[in-house]
Parts: sequence; structure tokens; C-alpha cells
Amino acid sequence: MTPAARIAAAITLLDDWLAGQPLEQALTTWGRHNRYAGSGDRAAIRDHVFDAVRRRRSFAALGGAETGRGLMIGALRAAGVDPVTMFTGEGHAPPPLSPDETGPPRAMSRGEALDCPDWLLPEFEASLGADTDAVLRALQARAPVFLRVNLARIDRPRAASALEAEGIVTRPHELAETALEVTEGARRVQHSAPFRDGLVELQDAASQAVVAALPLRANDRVLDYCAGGGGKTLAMAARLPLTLFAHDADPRRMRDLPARATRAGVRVTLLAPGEGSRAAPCDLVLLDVPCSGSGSWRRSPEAKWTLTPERLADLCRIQAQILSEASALVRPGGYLAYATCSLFERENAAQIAAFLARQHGWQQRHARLFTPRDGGDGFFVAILQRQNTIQG
Ligand SMILES: C[S@@+](CC[C@H](N)C(=O)[O-])C[C@H]1O[C@@H](n2cnc3c(N)ncnc32)[C@H](O)[C@@H]1O
Repeated sequence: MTPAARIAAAITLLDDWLAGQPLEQALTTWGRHNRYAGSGDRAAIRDHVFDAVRRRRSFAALGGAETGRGLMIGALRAAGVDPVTMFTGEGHAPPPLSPDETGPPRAMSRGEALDCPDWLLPEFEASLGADTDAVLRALQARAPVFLRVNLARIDRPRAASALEAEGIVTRPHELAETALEVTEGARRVQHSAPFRDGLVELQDAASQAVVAALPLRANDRVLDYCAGGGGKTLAMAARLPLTLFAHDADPRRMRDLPARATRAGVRVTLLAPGEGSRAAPCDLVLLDVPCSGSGSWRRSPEAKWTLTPERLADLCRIQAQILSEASALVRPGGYLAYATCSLFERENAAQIAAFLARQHGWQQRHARLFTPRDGGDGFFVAILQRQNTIQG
């Protein structure tokens, strides 16, 4: 496909998305109906579409309309390319620009320039203060691809060499001693021997830093209460030998966990929903709670536009409930670790402050907010310790 034909395909997909079709579904359907497109074409079209969803407001302002066509005209202008060179109408290129589409772009509001829904600007400001604009700008870019080196099996330099032998170039990242950032060959990772053999896993660098911050000791009894696909379960297992339990309210989310654990050479006991108490009393319970995901909107840009005030309030209620129910599973003297991939204060520090105010006998030992300016996704982690003498 020519570069212009790829843009025409991205326009169709963006129109489907704007009409309400989920992005992944639109991409799969398009792929099925356009089998002539090679893997390079599909990857390039996917990149166009994800960039446009991430930068929906600024591209629409630059392109003059919130349509697939307007977004792609805006994308070209943002990249310093005159859209006239691609919108030629020749072959499979999109039709030439109309007079309306060639006028000078209008001034943008702050929310448009930062690609942020207006209702969320105060939420970001209350959470990030003077860093708001810089963090929102960081969220406009593509997320880097990070790998976690399984230090139980191999050290970071040797993992980097094994990957390089397969054309995957990486560099160490300072967020965690397990982290490698892929700078070339990211699409080869899942077919590579180091990945197949469990020497490396795909995992965001801040997510790795969260696991590195957990106060774990050898042979601890640990429950990953919101385990999902088990990214953090496996990262904990790679740190040191543990008795590990994984639980999730939706067991389908843990479907891939047994195979991933086998590949990594670790044992994890899966618990049915509501049976978290079978792991108690725990030395550490990790609560990687459901959240707005605002820290990972580079990776999942659709979520930025679908979050509503009602959904955010619901998530906060669920987080508070999980904190209350799962804290009971920690032994006296043990730890509760609370994590989100959100940048919002009310899902993070405020949620912990409210827990400490209503539940006596806990002390905060550590808290840190990572933002995309640190390189990885936005993440929050707080570590609370249960007092040995339980009061109230
Ligand atoms: C952020 S994801 C977990 C990601 C996972 N820990 C990882 O690192 O790959 C949050 C998970 O919490 C689960 N969840 C939602 N409500 C829950 C609840 N009340 N109790 C336990 N898990 C819950 C969701 O099904 C989802 O899998």
C-alpha cells in the first residue's frame, strides 16, 4: 500500500470508531476484509489510528473537523507535512482537499491543545498542580515498549544480548533494575526465544518499579487480590521465592496466568472469586485495583474519551470497598500494598487517606506517584503496615 492509501484506510477506521465501534474490533474487521494488506501496512495503519485517537482534539482542530478525514489532515499538519501531498485522489489516496479544508487552522483551547476532555482538566490540576501541562503533553506521545528481565533466570546484560541476537535492540531503563526499553524490533519480541523461554516478559517500567517497592521477604505468603493477567504476580515471583495466591473478581481475567507462570517456572495458586480468605493470614496483600487508567492512556487512548464522571465515582467506590475487604486478610505486622495506574489524587493519595481515617491500626510506610514524565506509565503505589496490636 502507498503511504496515501494507508491514510485512506486510517480515515475509514477512524470513522468507524467515531460512529461507536470499539477500536480493536474496527481494526480486526478491517484486516479481515482487506487481506491484501501486509503486516507492515497493518502496523502503519494501526499507528496512524492510535495516534489520532490519542490526539483526537488537537488533530480535529488542526484538520478542521472531528471526522476520520479531519483527524488525518490534522495529523499530517501536526507532523509538518502538507496534506495536499497525500490527499491527491490518485489511486487509493483520499480525495483532494476542499477549499474549506485548506484555510488556516483556528486557535485551540487549552483542553484541545493538550488533548484532554474539558471536564478532566480540573481533575488533573487538583492532582498534578504545576506539572499538569507537561504530563498531559507526555500522554500525547506513543508509549515505549518495556520488557521485564526475569532475574531469577538471567541478568539484564545477558538478556539484552540474547534479544539483540534476534534483532531486538534494548537499553536499560532507570525506573527498575529489571527494566529494558525496546528501541528497535519491538514487533519481534513475542516470537523471540528469550520471550518464549520466560527470560523476559512485556511489562511497563513503572509497573516493574511498583513491584520493586514491595516489602517482600523470602517465603512470604502473598495474595495478589486483583491479579488480572498476572503481570505483577509473576514480577513478584521473579524477585524471590514466595507462596503466591492470585485472585480476581472476574476469573476470566486470570485465564492466561497458568501458562505464563509455567513459562516463568513459578507456582501460583489461583483462588475463585470471593475466596481470597483462603490465602489468609498474608504477609502481603497486593491490591492492583481497577481504576480510570489515566496513567496508561498513551497505551489505551480510547479510555480517555469514554471515562465519565459517574464511572470515575463508581471506580472510587469500588477501590474503597476492595481496600476494606482485603485489608482483613493481612496478618498483624504484615503489609497492604495499594496500586493504581491512575494519575488522579482521588484514586490515589486521597483514597489511602480515607482508608487510614476509617480503619485504625494501619500506618503508611511508603507512597509514590510515577508519571509518564518518568518514562513509564503513570502509576501510584502506597504501602501500609498493619500494627501488631490490632485496635478498633
Ligand atoms: C488493574 S487490573 C489488574 C492488572 C494486573 N494486576 C496486572 O498487573 O496485570 C484490575 C483487576 O481488578 C479486578 N477487579 C475488579 N473488581 C474487583 C474486586 N472487587 N475484587 C477483586 N478484583 C477485582 C478486575 O477484574 C481486573 O482484572
